[in-house]
Amino acid sequence: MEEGKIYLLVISILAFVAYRVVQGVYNVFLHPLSRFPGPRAAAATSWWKTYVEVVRQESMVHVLVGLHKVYGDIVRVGPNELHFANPEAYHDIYRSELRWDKEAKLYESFGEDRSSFGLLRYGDAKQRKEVLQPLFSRRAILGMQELVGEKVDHLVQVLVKNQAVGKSSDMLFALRCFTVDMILDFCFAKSVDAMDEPDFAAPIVVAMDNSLPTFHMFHHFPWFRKTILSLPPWLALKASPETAGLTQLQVILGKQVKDVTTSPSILEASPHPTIYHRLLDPKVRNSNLLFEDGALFDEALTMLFAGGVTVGDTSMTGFFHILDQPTLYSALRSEVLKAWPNINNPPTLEALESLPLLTATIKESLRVAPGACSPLLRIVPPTGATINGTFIPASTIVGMSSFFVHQSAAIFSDPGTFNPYRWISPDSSGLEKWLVAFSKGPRSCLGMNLAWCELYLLYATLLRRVEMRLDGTKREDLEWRDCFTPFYPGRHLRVFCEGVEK
Ligand code: HEM
Repeated sequence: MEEGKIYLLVISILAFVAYRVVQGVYNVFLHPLSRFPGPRAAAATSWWKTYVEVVRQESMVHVLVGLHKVYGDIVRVGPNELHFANPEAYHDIYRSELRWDKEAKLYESFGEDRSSFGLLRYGDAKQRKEVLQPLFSRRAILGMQELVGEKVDHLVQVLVKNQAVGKSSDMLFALRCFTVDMILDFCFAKSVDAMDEPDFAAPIVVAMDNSLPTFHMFHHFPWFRKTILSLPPWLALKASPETAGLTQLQVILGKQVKDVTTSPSILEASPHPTIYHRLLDPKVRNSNLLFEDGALFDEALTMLFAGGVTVGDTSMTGFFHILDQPTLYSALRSEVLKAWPNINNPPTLEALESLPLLTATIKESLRVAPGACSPLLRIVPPTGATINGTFIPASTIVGMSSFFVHQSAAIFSDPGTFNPYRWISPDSSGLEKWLVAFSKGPRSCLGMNLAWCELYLLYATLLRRVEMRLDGTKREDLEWRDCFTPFYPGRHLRVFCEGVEK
């Protein structure tokens, strides 16, 4: 290289470094958020988060717990970002009358920009959710009980088959296989029969699990995400083996979408309405400008993660704690047996909903399971906002992880203990407000009714039709890392499942 060019290059690099230093100094001392406490490095640059999540591979929710202990209820976790710890703040951010946008960098990392979950603006998401809402209404879900029941029965058959050859079952993957089969049926009236794969290691479930830690790379390096997602699968697999999970998922799901869009007659044969009936309805498509190419795929991917991982993880957490407490397990089995005396005649969802201990146990599972554990980031509107009694300037990125509400000792005494009875004790009124697993406000969970239905039928059936015993799983095995939803790097929950005859 010529001397002049080298000189120019050095000057450019120095100018860039100087610019970054000046920007960092501005961020720390002069930025509108400079009065909020937090680590200096986080105030100076957004690379602090990248360092924590990508280089150190730490779990941000757990890091936030430590930071709030040091800095108090409001912590500055980025040049323009605040995290809150006081449970009251949750309702200040996720209130139903607020119309705040989702934060672009976080939500674009999922590669689901054109889905009900990924659309950033309230108005766009509302339009999409209105299309899908009829399928998720309480009435629609009551009509889906039979389908959910069939899937749960199938799960029981496989669990018992494993036991017949002396094997325990991997319940994390078993329950995710159940929800994946359920969601794909609900979307496409078609199943990949994940539950029938040996050891529940269905390619789609393994791919989803492998793709969870990839989330941080996609979040912090958008150019990397764009490159990988634009490559043909064979090249993406070669170029980035660590994101192979997501590439495989794209292929599997892409095939499902292609099958149903090229042969919509698949849907005609469906015994129940599906998400694709709604999305492919010409009336809906013609009146809805948001249906660009790719929206169908994005929506399917959303349903798979939003509906598959969450229900699976919640029930896995719940069953670990139930089996870890023999007295609770036996009380639950007695309650379900009373409501379900004839094994061949299962009760309806409505009947199960009236069982106090079962209901309390599902609530406690939703509280204790990490769920969508990351702070759900929102942008403060131009008027600014008051959160936790403090004025927050316009355009600030704000968020709060549900973990801080669910683990608050001021609300839930002894929060680290799985105790369903807290939901039915005389002083439990008022606790409901603090169950925020499905979030609150206009961007709260679309699939909540379906999730409750799946959880009721799953819990009741496993309690009634199976006798379960832990295969050596310890509490430490359930340690998780915040990858928006939890990633479980340890040994999965394993359970022996003996079939009950009558
Ligand atoms: C225990 C199970 C579930 C939990 C804990 C859960 C939790 C959540 C949470 C916290 C959000 C808000 C995310 C955000 O603000 O970015 C959300 C949104 C969403 N959930 Fe769920 N969910 C569950 C089950 C389901 C199911 C079964 C489906 C559908 C198949 C579903 C579909 C959605 C969709 C489409 C959104 C996006 C809504 C929006 O952005 O406006 N979820 N869920």
